[in-house]
Amino acid sequence: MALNAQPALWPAPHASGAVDATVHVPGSKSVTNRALVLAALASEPGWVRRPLRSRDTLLMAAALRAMGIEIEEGIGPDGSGEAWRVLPTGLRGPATVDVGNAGTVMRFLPPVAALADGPIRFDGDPRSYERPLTGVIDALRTLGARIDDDSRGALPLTVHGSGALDGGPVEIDASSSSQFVSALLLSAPRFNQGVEVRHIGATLPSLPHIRMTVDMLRSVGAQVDTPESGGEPNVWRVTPGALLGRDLTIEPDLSNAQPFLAAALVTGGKVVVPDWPTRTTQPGDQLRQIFTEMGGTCELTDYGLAFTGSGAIHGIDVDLSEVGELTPGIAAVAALADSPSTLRGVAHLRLHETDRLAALTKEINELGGDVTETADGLHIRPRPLHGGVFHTYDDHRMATAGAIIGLAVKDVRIENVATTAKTLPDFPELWAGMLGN
Ligand SMILES: O=C(O)C1=C[C@@H](OP(=O)(O)O)[C@@H](O)[C@H](O)C1
Ligand SMILES: C=C(OP(=O)(O)O)C(=O)O
Repeated sequence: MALNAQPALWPAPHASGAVDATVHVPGSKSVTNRALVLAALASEPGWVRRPLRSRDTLLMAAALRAMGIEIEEGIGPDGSGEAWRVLPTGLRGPATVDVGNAGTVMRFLPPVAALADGPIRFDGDPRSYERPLTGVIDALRTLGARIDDDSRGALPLTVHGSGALDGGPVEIDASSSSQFVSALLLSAPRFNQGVEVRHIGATLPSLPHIRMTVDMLRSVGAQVDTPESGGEPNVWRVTPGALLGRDLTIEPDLSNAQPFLAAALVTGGKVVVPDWPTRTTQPGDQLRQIFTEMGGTCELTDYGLAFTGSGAIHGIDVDLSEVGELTPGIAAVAALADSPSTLRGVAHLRLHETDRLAALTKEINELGGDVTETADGLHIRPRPLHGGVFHTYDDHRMATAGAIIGLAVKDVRIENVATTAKTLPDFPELWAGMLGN
């Protein structure tokens, strides 16, 4: 087998005892892809240090390169690890962008393409055709862009960039994805009039990810008014202006830390994640509270996060609307708990990499579980589970959820564990290392 190749059915390691490990978790997908977009839109070169190198981030880098941006991959001048130097130039077409199944690429880049000179064609995996994009497409048209999308409001599509975009006020319904809001805000400093985005939908998921966008925009010199900074509810304003080239170090991906923390919880062991930030907008930081409620304890120091399981796993009743991407891992732990769980506020997960609510229900139940879908989440009643094949539906977080269950249940085999390459290519090796294998 080639280096890093994994068998079609990966035998999820069963834990023979309590884990005790330090796991260096690679960089955040969400922060890396925002950093790349902002560096590409800046008026001077910048550095992205310790970037995540995974399918989603390499697709983002390739797309920006296709539009004329230079990204030099190498080691930082101080020898502190991998660092990418981003040299912004005039954005131009014609170009083709492969979005894969990356929400950040398919949503964040059409506004960038509207600023390019020439047509930019967007295409991706079959699932990308089904993921919602209308919020971005309709908004860009309102703001002055020309887009051909065969009237489907989805991929594939072509943005006919004219080198500039008017910008201004726009209403969108971002109830199916916070990434619509983030997408418009990220490019807005380069719109002639900036932007005023007004969300008019009933709900808005993943608010920490919007805060991450605002925080990172401000860190490169953008002026952003938000509901939290005294503005109107559900309204974000970005003033036009040049963006600075910065030297940014990417935090570890706290959502990808989830399976490792879960391992401590499930086995009654201890996992240390170095460099866990003491202040962050990453939604994964909420794991400290959620997994504590489910039976663990954590200690956050300057070195990182130490998370310890007690041996007991408790069910939880929780609204996950802010942290939807944590749902598969929480569902996996909940299936092994000593009491039922209700996970709420995550109807939009039906439109993620796969329909995550259906996939989790089916796969956990096929191992003997008792999970039912609700209108906006899952009811999970723990049952004794048995081995079997855990299908992943090309969803990285399904694969890591299956691995969590496999720690406690013998003979779980994960179909296509290689799909973890979307955000965590070394998952099988990191998992084996954590278990001392
Ligand atoms: O902006 C981002 O980086 C993300 C926002 C969220 O998307 P949704 O709001 O579509 O859930 C999250 O689930 C996704 O993994 C990453
Ligand atoms: C929903 C996710 O990804 P995407 O950025 O493709 O939306 C995720 O990583 O859980």
